[in-house]
Amino acid sequence: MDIAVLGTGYVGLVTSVCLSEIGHEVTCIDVDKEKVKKMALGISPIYEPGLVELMTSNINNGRLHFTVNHKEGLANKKIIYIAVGTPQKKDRSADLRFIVQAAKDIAHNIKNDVIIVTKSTVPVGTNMYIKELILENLTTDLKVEIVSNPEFLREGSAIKDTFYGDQIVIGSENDGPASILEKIYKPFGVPVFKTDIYSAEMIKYASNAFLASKISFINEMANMCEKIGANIDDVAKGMGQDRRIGSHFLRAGIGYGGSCFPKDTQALVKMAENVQCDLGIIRSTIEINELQHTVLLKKAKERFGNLVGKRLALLGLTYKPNTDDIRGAPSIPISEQLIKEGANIIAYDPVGMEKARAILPKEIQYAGSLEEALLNADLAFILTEWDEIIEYVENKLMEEPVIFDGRNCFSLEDAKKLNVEYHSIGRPAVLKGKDA
Ligand SMILES: NC(=O)C1=CN([C@@H]2O[C@H](COP(=O)(O)OP(=O)(O)OC[C@H]3O[C@@H](n4cnc5c(N)ncnc54)[C@H](O)[C@@H]3O)[C@@H](O)[C@H]2O)C=CC1
Ligand SMILES: O=C(O)[C@H]1O[C@H](OP(=O)(O)OP(=O)(O)OC[C@H]2O[C@@H](n3ccc(=O)[nH]c3=O)[C@H](O)[C@@H]2O)[C@H](O)[C@@H](O)[C@@H]1O
Repeated sequence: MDIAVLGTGYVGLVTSVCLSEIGHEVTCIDVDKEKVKKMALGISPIYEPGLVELMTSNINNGRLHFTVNHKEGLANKKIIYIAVGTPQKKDRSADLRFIVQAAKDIAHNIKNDVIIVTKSTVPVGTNMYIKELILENLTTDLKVEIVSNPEFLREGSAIKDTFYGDQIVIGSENDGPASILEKIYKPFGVPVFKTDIYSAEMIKYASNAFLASKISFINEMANMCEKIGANIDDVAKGMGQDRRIGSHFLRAGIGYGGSCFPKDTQALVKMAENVQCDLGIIRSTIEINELQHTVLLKKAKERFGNLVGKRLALLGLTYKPNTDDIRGAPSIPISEQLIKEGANIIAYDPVGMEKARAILPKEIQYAGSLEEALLNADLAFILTEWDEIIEYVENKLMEEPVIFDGRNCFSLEDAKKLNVEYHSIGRPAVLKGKDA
Protein backbone atom coordinates (compact mmCIF):
# COMPACT_ATOMS: atom_id res chain seq x y z
CA MET A 1 0.00 0.00 0.00
CA ASP A 2 1.24 3.52 -0.85
CA ILE A 3 1.04 5.60 2.34
CA ALA A 4 1.85 9.23 3.33
CA VAL A 5 2.59 10.27 6.91
CA LEU A 6 2.37 13.92 8.01
CA GLY A 7 4.71 14.73 10.88
CA THR A 8 7.89 12.87 11.78
CA GLY A 9 8.05 13.19 15.55
CA TYR A 10 8.30 9.99 17.56
CA VAL A 11 4.97 8.67 16.39
CA GLY A 12 5.20 9.65 12.73
CA LEU A 13 8.74 8.38 12.26
CA VAL A 14 8.30 5.11 14.15
CA THR A 15 4.99 4.44 12.38
CA SER A 16 6.54 5.14 8.98
CA VAL A 17 9.59 2.99 9.60
CA CYS A 18 7.52 0.08 10.92
CA LEU A 19 4.99 0.29 8.08
CA SER A 20 7.82 0.24 5.53
CA GLU A 21 9.40 -2.69 7.38
CA ILE A 22 6.23 -4.76 6.83
CA GLY A 23 6.29 -4.02 3.10
CA HIS A 24 4.39 -0.75 2.53
CA GLU A 25 5.76 2.17 0.52
CA VAL A 26 5.81 5.17 2.89
CA THR A 27 6.45 8.86 2.25
CA CYS A 28 7.10 10.98 5.34
CA ILE A 29 6.23 14.65 5.05
CA ASP A 30 7.50 17.20 7.54
CA VAL A 31 7.69 21.00 7.49
CA ASP A 32 11.10 20.96 9.21
CA LYS A 33 13.60 21.14 6.32
CA GLU A 34 16.72 20.35 8.38
CA LYS A 35 15.07 17.32 9.91
CA VAL A 36 13.93 16.00 6.53
CA LYS A 37 17.38 16.49 5.03
CA LYS A 38 18.97 14.48 7.83
CA MET A 39 16.33 11.73 7.83
CA ALA A 40 16.77 11.21 4.09
CA LEU A 41 20.42 10.44 4.87
CA GLY A 42 19.38 7.91 7.52
CA ILE A 43 20.08 10.25 10.47
CA SER A 44 17.35 9.96 13.09
CA PRO A 45 16.23 13.15 14.87
CA ILE A 46 15.47 11.06 17.97
CA TYR A 47 17.39 8.54 20.03
CA GLU A 48 15.37 5.35 19.95
CA PRO A 49 16.92 1.88 20.24
CA GLY A 50 16.66 -0.08 16.95
CA LEU A 51 15.21 2.81 14.93
CA VAL A 52 18.23 3.84 12.84
CA GLU A 53 18.87 0.26 11.65
CA LEU A 54 15.28 -0.18 10.40
CA MET A 55 15.23 3.34 8.97
CA THR A 56 18.43 2.84 7.00
CA SER A 57 17.46 -0.55 5.60
CA ASN A 58 14.08 0.75 4.41
CA ILE A 59 15.61 3.87 2.84
CA ASN A 60 18.08 1.61 1.04
CA ASN A 61 15.42 -0.80 -0.20
CA GLY A 62 13.43 2.16 -1.58
CA ARG A 63 10.32 1.81 0.62
CA LEU A 64 10.89 4.85 2.88
CA HIS A 65 10.98 8.40 1.52
CA PHE A 66 11.15 11.89 3.05
CA THR A 67 9.96 15.23 1.70
CA VAL A 68 9.00 18.75 2.80
CA ASN A 69 6.71 19.07 -0.19
CA HIS A 70 3.09 18.22 0.61
CA LYS A 71 2.04 18.21 -3.03
CA GLU A 72 4.71 15.70 -3.98
CA GLY A 73 4.32 13.61 -0.81
CA LEU A 74 0.52 13.36 -0.98
CA ALA A 75 0.28 12.65 -4.70
CA ASN A 76 -1.70 9.46 -5.44
CA LYS A 77 -1.84 8.41 -1.77
CA LYS A 78 -5.04 6.71 -0.68
CA ILE A 79 -3.97 6.39 2.96
CA ILE A 80 -2.73 9.51 4.77
CA TYR A 81 -1.64 9.44 8.41
CA ILE A 82 -1.70 12.53 10.60
CA ALA A 83 0.99 12.34 13.31
CA VAL A 84 1.67 16.02 14.03
CA GLY A 85 2.07 17.32 17.58
CA THR A 86 -0.84 18.27 19.85
CA PRO A 87 0.96 20.23 22.57
CA GLN A 88 -0.57 22.11 25.45
CA LYS A 89 -2.12 25.56 25.28
CA LYS A 90 -1.67 28.08 28.12
CA ASP A 91 -5.11 27.12 29.45
CA ARG A 92 -3.87 23.47 29.51
CA SER A 93 -6.22 22.28 26.76
CA ALA A 94 -4.88 20.57 23.62
CA ASP A 95 -3.47 22.93 20.99
CA LEU A 96 -4.90 21.82 17.64
CA ARG A 97 -3.01 24.36 15.53
CA PHE A 98 -0.83 21.70 13.81
CA ILE A 99 -3.82 19.43 13.26
CA VAL A 100 -5.74 22.25 11.56
CA GLN A 101 -2.76 23.05 9.32
CA ALA A 102 -2.27 19.36 8.47
CA ALA A 103 -5.95 19.07 7.50
CA LYS A 104 -5.63 22.13 5.24
CA ASP A 105 -2.38 20.80 3.72
CA ILE A 106 -4.19 17.58 2.87
CA ALA A 107 -7.24 19.34 1.42
CA HIS A 108 -5.11 21.64 -0.74
CA ASN A 109 -2.99 18.87 -2.22
CA ILE A 110 -5.02 15.70 -2.74
CA LYS A 111 -6.48 14.78 -6.11
CA ASN A 112 -8.12 11.45 -5.26
CA ASP A 113 -10.38 9.85 -2.60
CA VAL A 114 -8.54 9.27 0.68
CA ILE A 115 -8.68 7.59 4.07
CA ILE A 116 -7.24 9.82 6.78
CA VAL A 117 -5.76 7.98 9.74
CA THR A 118 -5.25 10.12 12.87
CA LYS A 119 -2.40 8.89 15.08
CA SER A 120 -2.02 12.14 17.00
CA THR A 121 -3.69 12.21 20.42
CA VAL A 122 -6.70 14.48 19.90
CA PRO A 123 -9.68 15.49 22.08
CA VAL A 124 -12.92 13.64 21.51
CA GLY A 125 -14.68 15.03 18.45
CA THR A 126 -11.49 16.19 16.71
CA ASN A 127 -11.49 13.46 14.06
CA MET A 128 -14.93 14.54 12.86
CA TYR A 129 -13.70 18.14 12.89
CA ILE A 130 -10.65 17.15 10.78
CA LYS A 131 -12.93 15.48 8.25
CA GLU A 132 -15.17 18.55 8.04
CA LEU A 133 -12.18 20.84 7.69
CA ILE A 134 -10.74 18.80 4.83
CA LEU A 135 -14.11 18.67 3.04
CA GLU A 136 -14.57 22.44 3.48
CA ASN A 137 -11.14 23.18 2.01
CA LEU A 138 -11.31 20.82 -0.98
CA THR A 139 -11.48 22.41 -4.41
CA THR A 140 -12.83 19.28 -6.13
CA ASP A 141 -15.43 16.77 -5.04
CA LEU A 142 -13.58 13.86 -3.39
CA LYS A 143 -14.52 11.17 -0.87
CA VAL A 144 -12.81 11.60 2.49
CA GLU A 145 -13.09 8.96 5.19
CA ILE A 146 -11.52 9.24 8.62
CA VAL A 147 -10.18 6.72 11.10
CA SER A 148 -9.04 7.36 14.66
CA ASN A 149 -6.03 5.13 15.30
CA PRO A 150 -4.48 6.31 18.59
CA GLU A 151 -0.89 5.38 19.34
CA PHE A 152 0.21 3.53 22.49
CA LEU A 153 3.97 3.24 21.94
CA ARG A 154 6.38 4.25 24.68
CA GLU A 155 9.57 6.12 23.94
CA GLY A 156 12.60 3.92 24.46
CA SER A 157 10.74 0.77 23.41
CA ALA A 158 8.78 2.20 20.49
CA ILE A 159 9.79 -0.40 17.87
CA LYS A 160 9.07 -3.34 20.17
CA ASP A 161 5.75 -1.76 21.20
CA THR A 162 4.72 -1.46 17.54
CA PHE A 163 5.57 -5.04 16.62
CA TYR A 164 4.42 -6.65 19.87
CA GLY A 165 1.76 -4.23 21.21
CA ASP A 166 -1.27 -5.50 23.14
CA GLN A 167 -3.71 -4.12 20.59
CA ILE A 168 -4.33 -1.71 17.74
CA VAL A 169 -7.39 0.50 18.29
CA ILE A 170 -9.31 1.54 15.19
CA GLY A 171 -12.27 3.92 15.47
CA SER A 172 -14.34 4.59 12.37
CA GLU A 173 -17.77 5.64 11.13
CA ASN A 174 -18.22 2.36 9.24
CA ASP A 175 -16.32 -0.85 8.69
CA GLY A 176 -14.99 0.02 5.19
CA PRO A 177 -11.93 2.11 6.12
CA ALA A 178 -11.42 0.14 9.38
CA SER A 179 -11.08 -3.10 7.41
CA ILE A 180 -8.58 -1.53 5.02
CA LEU A 181 -6.48 -0.39 7.97
CA GLU A 182 -6.78 -3.81 9.59
CA LYS A 183 -5.35 -5.32 6.39
CA ILE A 184 -2.46 -2.83 6.39
CA TYR A 185 -1.54 -3.87 9.94
CA LYS A 186 -2.03 -7.63 9.43
CA PRO A 187 1.72 -8.43 9.17
CA PHE A 188 2.25 -7.05 12.71
CA GLY A 189 0.06 -9.87 14.05
CA VAL A 190 -1.24 -7.56 16.80
CA PRO A 191 -4.95 -7.94 17.82
CA VAL A 192 -7.20 -5.21 16.41
CA PHE A 193 -10.01 -3.63 18.44
CA LYS A 194 -12.58 -1.86 16.26
CA THR A 195 -14.89 0.73 17.75
CA ASP A 196 -16.52 4.06 16.95
CA ILE A 197 -14.44 7.22 16.54
CA TYR A 198 -15.42 8.92 19.82
CA SER A 199 -14.64 5.82 21.86
CA ALA A 200 -11.26 5.39 20.15
CA GLU A 201 -10.35 9.00 20.95
CA MET A 202 -11.47 8.51 24.55
CA ILE A 203 -9.57 5.19 24.96
CA LYS A 204 -6.30 7.04 24.37
CA TYR A 205 -6.89 9.73 27.01
CA ALA A 206 -8.42 7.30 29.51
CA SER A 207 -5.45 4.92 29.14
CA ASN A 208 -2.81 7.60 29.69
CA ALA A 209 -4.79 9.05 32.60
CA PHE A 210 -5.20 5.63 34.21
CA LEU A 211 -1.47 4.88 33.95
CA ALA A 212 -0.63 8.32 35.34
CA SER A 213 -3.04 7.82 38.24
CA LYS A 214 -1.44 4.45 39.03
CA ILE A 215 1.90 6.27 39.35
CA SER A 216 0.49 9.03 41.56
CA PHE A 217 -1.25 6.39 43.68
CA ILE A 218 2.00 4.53 44.36
CA ASN A 219 3.84 7.80 45.00
CA GLU A 220 1.26 8.78 47.59
CA MET A 221 1.70 5.37 49.25
CA ALA A 222 5.49 5.87 49.11
CA ASN A 223 5.23 9.15 50.98
CA MET A 224 3.18 7.41 53.66
CA CYS A 225 5.64 4.48 53.83
CA GLU A 226 8.38 6.95 54.75
CA LYS A 227 6.37 8.15 57.75
CA ILE A 228 5.56 4.67 59.07
CA GLY A 229 8.82 2.88 58.28
CA ALA A 230 7.49 0.58 55.52
CA ASN A 231 9.31 -0.16 52.24
CA ILE A 232 7.40 0.93 49.10
CA ASP A 233 9.24 -1.58 46.90
CA ASP A 234 7.84 -4.45 48.93
CA VAL A 235 4.43 -2.78 49.15
CA ALA A 236 4.32 -2.38 45.33
CA LYS A 237 5.53 -5.95 44.83
CA GLY A 238 2.95 -7.33 47.21
CA MET A 239 0.20 -5.33 45.54
CA GLY A 240 1.34 -6.11 41.99
CA GLN A 241 1.33 -9.87 42.58
CA ASP A 242 -2.44 -9.63 42.82
CA ARG A 243 -3.32 -9.99 39.13
CA ARG A 244 -6.35 -7.74 39.53
CA ILE A 245 -3.92 -4.90 40.33
CA GLY A 246 -0.96 -5.89 38.10
CA SER A 247 2.69 -5.03 38.67
CA HIS A 248 3.14 -2.42 35.93
CA PHE A 249 3.33 1.31 36.62
CA LEU A 250 3.81 0.85 40.34
CA ARG A 251 7.39 2.17 40.48
CA ALA A 252 7.51 4.99 43.00
CA GLY A 253 9.74 7.95 42.23
CA ILE A 254 9.90 11.67 41.56
CA GLY A 255 6.72 11.61 39.48
CA TYR A 256 5.91 10.99 35.86
CA GLY A 257 7.09 13.25 33.05
CA GLY A 258 7.31 13.18 29.28
CA SER A 259 5.63 14.78 26.33
CA CYS A 260 2.30 13.02 26.96
CA PHE A 261 1.18 12.06 30.51
CA PRO A 262 1.38 15.65 31.80
CA LYS A 263 -0.34 17.23 28.79
CA ASP A 264 -2.89 14.47 28.20
CA THR A 265 -4.10 14.33 31.83
CA GLN A 266 -4.56 18.09 31.78
CA ALA A 267 -6.28 18.06 28.40
CA LEU A 268 -8.65 15.35 29.66
CA VAL A 269 -9.62 17.44 32.69
CA LYS A 270 -10.27 20.41 30.37
CA MET A 271 -12.30 18.26 27.98
CA ALA A 272 -14.41 17.03 30.90
CA GLU A 273 -14.97 20.58 32.18
CA ASN A 274 -16.39 21.47 28.77
CA VAL A 275 -19.14 18.88 29.29
CA GLN A 276 -19.66 19.76 33.00
CA CYS A 277 -17.83 16.67 34.32
CA ASP A 278 -15.40 16.88 37.22
CA LEU A 279 -12.56 14.36 37.00
CA GLY A 280 -11.51 14.42 40.66
CA ILE A 281 -9.16 11.42 40.40
CA ILE A 282 -7.28 12.90 37.47
CA ARG A 283 -7.07 16.36 39.08
CA SER A 284 -5.53 14.74 42.18
CA THR A 285 -3.20 12.67 39.99
CA ILE A 286 -1.84 15.87 38.45
CA GLU A 287 -1.53 17.65 41.79
CA ILE A 288 0.26 14.72 43.49
CA ASN A 289 2.62 14.44 40.53
CA GLU A 290 3.60 18.11 40.73
CA LEU A 291 4.23 17.76 44.49
CA GLN A 292 6.28 14.63 43.88
CA HIS A 293 8.74 16.68 41.81
CA THR A 294 9.69 18.44 45.07
CA VAL A 295 10.40 15.44 47.34
CA LEU A 296 14.14 15.10 46.63
CA LEU A 297 14.70 18.79 47.31
CA LYS A 298 12.83 18.51 50.64
CA LYS A 299 14.99 15.55 51.64
CA ALA A 300 18.19 17.36 50.65
CA LYS A 301 17.20 20.47 52.63
CA GLU A 302 16.37 18.37 55.69
CA ARG A 303 19.80 16.73 55.41
CA PHE A 304 21.93 19.82 54.61
CA GLY A 305 19.95 22.71 56.10
CA ASN A 306 20.28 24.71 52.92
CA LEU A 307 21.86 24.13 49.53
CA VAL A 308 23.53 27.51 49.01
CA GLY A 309 26.89 26.99 47.29
CA LYS A 310 26.58 23.19 47.46
CA ARG A 311 27.94 21.35 44.44
CA LEU A 312 25.15 19.08 43.20
CA ALA A 313 25.55 16.37 40.54
CA LEU A 314 22.30 16.06 38.60
CA LEU A 315 22.35 12.58 37.07
CA GLY A 316 19.86 11.78 34.31
CA LEU A 317 17.95 14.59 32.61
CA THR A 318 15.59 12.78 30.24
CA TYR A 319 12.12 11.90 31.55
CA LYS A 320 12.97 8.20 31.38
CA PRO A 321 15.91 6.07 30.17
CA ASN A 322 16.55 5.09 26.52
CA THR A 323 15.30 8.34 25.03
CA ASP A 324 16.86 11.76 24.53
CA ASP A 325 13.50 13.45 25.10
CA ILE A 326 13.51 16.19 27.74
CA ARG A 327 9.93 17.38 27.14
CA GLY A 328 8.03 17.45 30.43
CA ALA A 329 10.96 15.85 32.27
CA PRO A 330 11.04 16.15 36.08
CA SER A 331 14.60 17.49 35.60
CA ILE A 332 13.04 20.79 34.44
CA PRO A 333 11.13 21.77 37.63
CA ILE A 334 13.73 20.11 39.86
CA SER A 335 16.67 22.02 38.36
CA GLU A 336 14.68 25.28 38.53
CA GLN A 337 13.99 24.67 42.25
CA LEU A 338 17.67 23.84 42.88
CA ILE A 339 18.88 27.01 41.18
CA LYS A 340 16.50 29.04 43.37
CA GLU A 341 17.95 27.32 46.44
CA GLY A 342 21.44 28.45 45.41
CA ALA A 343 22.92 25.04 44.45
CA ASN A 344 25.71 24.79 41.86
CA ILE A 345 24.49 22.16 39.44
CA ILE A 346 26.75 20.00 37.32
CA ALA A 347 24.59 17.78 35.14
CA TYR A 348 25.16 14.60 33.18
CA ASP A 349 22.96 12.47 30.93
CA PRO A 350 24.11 9.67 28.61
CA VAL A 351 22.21 11.03 25.55
CA GLY A 352 19.99 13.94 26.62
CA MET A 353 22.46 16.77 27.21
CA GLU A 354 22.16 18.42 23.80
CA LYS A 355 18.38 18.78 24.10
CA ALA A 356 18.68 19.66 27.82
CA ARG A 357 20.90 22.67 27.10
CA ALA A 358 18.04 24.26 25.15
CA ILE A 359 15.47 23.73 27.92
CA LEU A 360 17.07 23.63 31.40
CA PRO A 361 18.19 26.78 33.29
CA LYS A 362 21.24 28.50 31.80
CA GLU A 363 23.12 28.36 35.15
CA ILE A 364 23.63 24.59 34.83
CA GLN A 365 27.08 23.30 33.90
CA TYR A 366 27.38 20.06 31.95
CA ALA A 367 29.93 17.33 32.62
CA GLY A 368 31.55 15.16 29.95
CA SER A 369 31.29 12.05 32.13
CA LEU A 370 29.75 10.72 35.32
CA GLU A 371 33.15 10.86 36.95
CA GLU A 372 33.44 14.58 36.19
CA ALA A 373 29.89 15.27 37.43
CA LEU A 374 30.53 13.48 40.72
CA LEU A 375 34.02 14.90 41.34
CA ASN A 376 33.95 16.94 44.59
CA ALA A 377 30.12 16.95 44.58
CA ASP A 378 28.49 17.34 48.01
CA LEU A 379 25.33 15.62 46.89
CA ALA A 380 23.91 13.86 43.83
CA PHE A 381 20.33 13.60 42.60
CA ILE A 382 19.54 10.58 40.42
CA LEU A 383 16.59 11.62 38.25
CA THR A 384 16.67 8.95 35.52
CA GLU A 385 17.45 5.26 35.96
CA TRP A 386 19.93 4.95 33.08
CA ASP A 387 21.96 1.69 33.23
CA GLU A 388 25.14 3.74 32.83
CA ILE A 389 24.36 5.71 36.00
CA ILE A 390 23.36 2.63 38.01
CA GLU A 391 26.47 0.69 36.94
CA TYR A 392 28.77 3.61 37.70
CA VAL A 393 27.42 4.20 41.20
CA GLU A 394 27.42 0.45 41.89
CA ASN A 395 31.01 -0.09 40.82
CA LYS A 396 32.82 2.99 42.16
CA LEU A 397 33.65 2.87 45.80
CA MET A 398 32.68 6.42 46.78
CA GLU A 399 32.21 7.87 50.25
CA GLU A 400 30.71 11.01 48.84
CA PRO A 401 28.55 12.55 47.55
CA VAL A 402 25.39 11.90 49.55
CA ILE A 403 23.00 10.28 47.09
CA PHE A 404 19.33 11.17 46.67
CA ASP A 405 17.87 8.56 44.35
CA GLY A 406 14.61 9.67 42.77
CA ARG A 407 14.07 6.36 40.95
CA ASN A 408 14.91 3.74 43.60
CA CYS A 409 17.65 2.37 41.36
CA PHE A 410 19.05 0.15 44.11
CA SER A 411 17.35 -2.26 46.47
CA LEU A 412 17.96 -1.37 50.10
CA GLU A 413 20.22 -4.44 50.37
CA ASP A 414 22.35 -3.23 47.45
CA ALA A 415 22.31 0.34 48.77
CA LYS A 416 23.92 -0.89 52.00
CA LYS A 417 26.89 -2.16 49.94
CA LEU A 418 27.42 1.18 48.18
CA ASN A 419 29.46 2.80 50.97
CA VAL A 420 27.54 6.06 50.61
CA GLU A 421 24.78 7.82 52.48
CA TYR A 422 21.72 6.98 50.45
CA HIS A 423 18.23 8.49 50.44
CA SER A 424 15.44 7.20 48.18
CA ILE A 425 11.67 7.30 47.78
CA GLY A 426 9.29 5.53 50.19
CA ARG A 427 12.06 3.67 52.01
CA PRO A 428 14.29 4.28 55.04
CA ALA A 429 17.58 6.07 54.36
CA VAL A 430 20.83 4.08 54.48
CA LEU A 431 23.77 5.58 56.36
CA LYS A 432 27.04 4.21 54.96
CA GLY A 433 26.25 0.52 55.08
CA LYS A 434 23.62 0.72 57.83
CA ASP A 435 19.93 1.61 58.08
CA ALA A 436 19.43 5.19 59.21
N1 LIG B 1 5.90 10.96 21.70
C1 LIG B 1 5.26 9.83 21.98
O1 LIG B 1 5.86 8.89 22.49
C2 LIG B 1 3.80 9.67 21.68
C3 LIG B 1 3.06 10.71 21.14
N2 LIG B 1 1.72 10.54 20.90
C4 LIG B 1 0.97 11.62 20.27
O2 LIG B 1 1.38 11.69 18.90
C5 LIG B 1 1.37 13.05 18.44
C6 LIG B 1 2.73 13.41 17.89
O3 LIG B 1 3.66 13.45 18.94
P1 LIG B 1 5.24 13.38 18.67
O4 LIG B 1 5.51 12.23 17.78
O5 LIG B 1 5.92 13.47 19.97
O6 LIG B 1 5.39 14.68 17.76
P2 LIG B 1 6.37 15.95 17.72
O7 LIG B 1 5.64 17.10 18.25
O8 LIG B 1 7.69 15.56 18.27
O9 LIG B 1 6.58 16.10 16.14
C7 LIG B 1 5.57 16.48 15.26
C8 LIG B 1 6.17 16.75 13.89
O10 LIG B 1 5.13 17.20 13.02
C9 LIG B 1 5.67 18.18 12.14
N3 LIG B 1 4.57 18.96 11.56
C10 LIG B 1 3.81 19.92 12.16
N4 LIG B 1 2.89 20.37 11.32
C11 LIG B 1 3.05 19.70 10.14
C12 LIG B 1 2.38 19.72 8.90
N5 LIG B 1 1.35 20.55 8.65
N6 LIG B 1 2.82 18.88 7.92
C13 LIG B 1 3.86 18.05 8.13
N7 LIG B 1 4.52 17.99 9.30
C14 LIG B 1 4.11 18.79 10.30
C15 LIG B 1 6.63 18.95 13.03
O11 LIG B 1 7.58 19.65 12.25
C16 LIG B 1 7.24 17.84 13.87
O12 LIG B 1 8.42 17.32 13.27
C17 LIG B 1 0.91 13.88 19.63
O13 LIG B 1 -0.47 14.06 19.53
C18 LIG B 1 1.24 13.01 20.82
O14 LIG B 1 0.39 13.27 21.92
C19 LIG B 1 1.08 9.36 21.14
C20 LIG B 1 1.78 8.29 21.66
C21 LIG B 1 3.19 8.35 21.96
O1 LIG C 1 0.85 8.85 24.83
C1 LIG C 1 2.05 8.72 24.94
O2 LIG C 1 2.90 9.52 24.57
C2 LIG C 1 2.62 7.51 25.61
O3 LIG C 1 2.78 7.84 27.01
C3 LIG C 1 3.37 6.80 27.80
O4 LIG C 1 4.66 6.45 27.29
P1 LIG C 1 5.99 7.28 27.63
O5 LIG C 1 5.63 8.65 28.06
O6 LIG C 1 6.90 7.10 26.47
O7 LIG C 1 6.69 6.55 28.85
P2 LIG C 1 6.25 5.67 30.11
O8 LIG C 1 7.12 4.49 30.15
O9 LIG C 1 4.80 5.46 30.18
O10 LIG C 1 6.69 6.64 31.31
C4 LIG C 1 6.11 7.91 31.49
C5 LIG C 1 6.62 8.52 32.78
O11 LIG C 1 6.13 7.80 33.92
C6 LIG C 1 7.19 7.46 34.79
N1 LIG C 1 6.87 6.17 35.46
C7 LIG C 1 6.48 5.11 34.72
C8 LIG C 1 6.15 3.92 35.34
C9 LIG C 1 6.20 3.82 36.74
O12 LIG C 1 5.90 2.78 37.37
N2 LIG C 1 6.59 4.90 37.45
C10 LIG C 1 6.93 6.10 36.84
O13 LIG C 1 7.26 7.08 37.54
C11 LIG C 1 8.42 7.38 33.88
O14 LIG C 1 9.60 7.57 34.62
C12 LIG C 1 8.14 8.52 32.92
O15 LIG C 1 8.57 9.73 33.46
C13 LIG C 1 2.48 5.55 27.71
O16 LIG C 1 3.08 4.50 28.46
C14 LIG C 1 2.29 5.12 26.25
O17 LIG C 1 1.41 4.02 26.18
C15 LIG C 1 1.72 6.29 25.46
O18 LIG C 1 1.63 5.95 24.09
